[in-house]
Amino acid sequence: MNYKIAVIKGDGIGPEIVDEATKVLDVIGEKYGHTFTYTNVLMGGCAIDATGVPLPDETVKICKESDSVLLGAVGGPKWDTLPGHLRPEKGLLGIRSALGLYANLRPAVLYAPLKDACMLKPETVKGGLDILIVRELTGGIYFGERGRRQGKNGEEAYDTECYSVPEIERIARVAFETARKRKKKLASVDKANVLESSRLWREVIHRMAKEYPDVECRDVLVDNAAMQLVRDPAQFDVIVTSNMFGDILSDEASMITGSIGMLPSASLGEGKLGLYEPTHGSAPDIAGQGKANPIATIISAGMMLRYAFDLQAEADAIDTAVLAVLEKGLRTPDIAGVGGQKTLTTTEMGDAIRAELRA
Ligand SMILES: NC(=O)c1ccc[n+]([C@@H]2O[C@H](COP(=O)([O-])OP(=O)(O)OC[C@H]3O[C@@H](n4cnc5c(N)ncnc54)[C@H](O)[C@@H]3O)[C@@H](O)[C@H]2O)c1
Ligand SMILES: CC(C)[C@H](C(=O)O)[C@@H](O)C(=O)O
Ligand SMILES: [Mg+2]
Repeated sequence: MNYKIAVIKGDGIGPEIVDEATKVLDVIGEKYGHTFTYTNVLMGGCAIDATGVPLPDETVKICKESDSVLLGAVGGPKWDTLPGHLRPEKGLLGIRSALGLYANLRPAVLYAPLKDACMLKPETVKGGLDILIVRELTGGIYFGERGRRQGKNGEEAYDTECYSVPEIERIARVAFETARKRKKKLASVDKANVLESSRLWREVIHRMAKEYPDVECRDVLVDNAAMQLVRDPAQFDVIVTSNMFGDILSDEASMITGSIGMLPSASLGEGKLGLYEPTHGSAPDIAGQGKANPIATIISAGMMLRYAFDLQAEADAIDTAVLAVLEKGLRTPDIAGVGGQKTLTTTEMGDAIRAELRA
């Protein structure tokens, strides 16, 4: 079968890590008899440089005509002083919104061989860790009313957090359904002691919990959740939360896995079309040096096979190959831990994973 994939390499380390992921997909294609056809499209800083805007219409059109979208990362210091509506990040928010991708699944899994790279004490993670953050992705403060105005103390700026009942219901449904297929444990993270939008969030979650009596659902305030994630992360299975809280908690959760370079994500909507991207950014500090860990992007491509194309054996093969490489002690610098062991470059790590797949 032929699958059409729109590829957004983006900025910084984006092109380096995406190339490793598409080469992994090609090996899967050879091995299992599929063809993956890639169409490179522009978004982010590279799109601004080439076209003047962070998300050209052509990019949205090609993404919509594709079976799936693979993204590296966008942004960098070169574009940091542009006005908000022209920043690379605006392109990312725009594509998520244009494709209706309201559910962002961010799994934080601690691979057993990486226990040493995890920042937590060994006894805290001795049973392993497998958390799924379900982040609302097209609402909240990221998309609320914003602006600047003259206040009584001169210039002021504001951003607004706003959630409607249907927006909360649809992300809650994804979370409850996902929890049902896992350990049936859901933590809904909010700030209902302060924010009205969180109080509505909580009301909707409680109402929907009645439809899922088999799922144990509890509320956790976001400040406590941030603390509990490092104190005792194993208490969590599925976490559902708003756009901004999910952004912050997923970066925090990544350190449990050893590095942000290990955390994949899938952004999904009502249809089959989704966007698959690592959780991390364009890492300008290491761009072009062969130091980036491509694993988050490679596992994101695996999530694409699983969710978009229903290719379960092929997705399992990627997960198994990544685990095998880690078991052999192969490491990019971010997961090397202390001790000065020899590390692999971005391409060498991709090569090692592809060699496992071919073995
Ligand atoms: N999805 C995205 O496109 C996305 C996500 C987050 C940040 N950003 C953008 O990326 C730019 C840089 O942001 P930042 O520095 O705050 O976050 P970042 O995630 O890019 O980097 C944070 C730190 O993690 C390291 N890191 C990130 N990915 C890595 C990888 N694969 N392998 C090894 N190390 C890795 C970086 O070297 C850096 O030290 C900003 O412009 C930001 O807006 C984009
Ligand atoms: C770059 C930025 C817009 C983005 C977000 O906040 O959603 C990133 O941090 C992420 O986690 O995907
Ligand atoms: Mg983020």
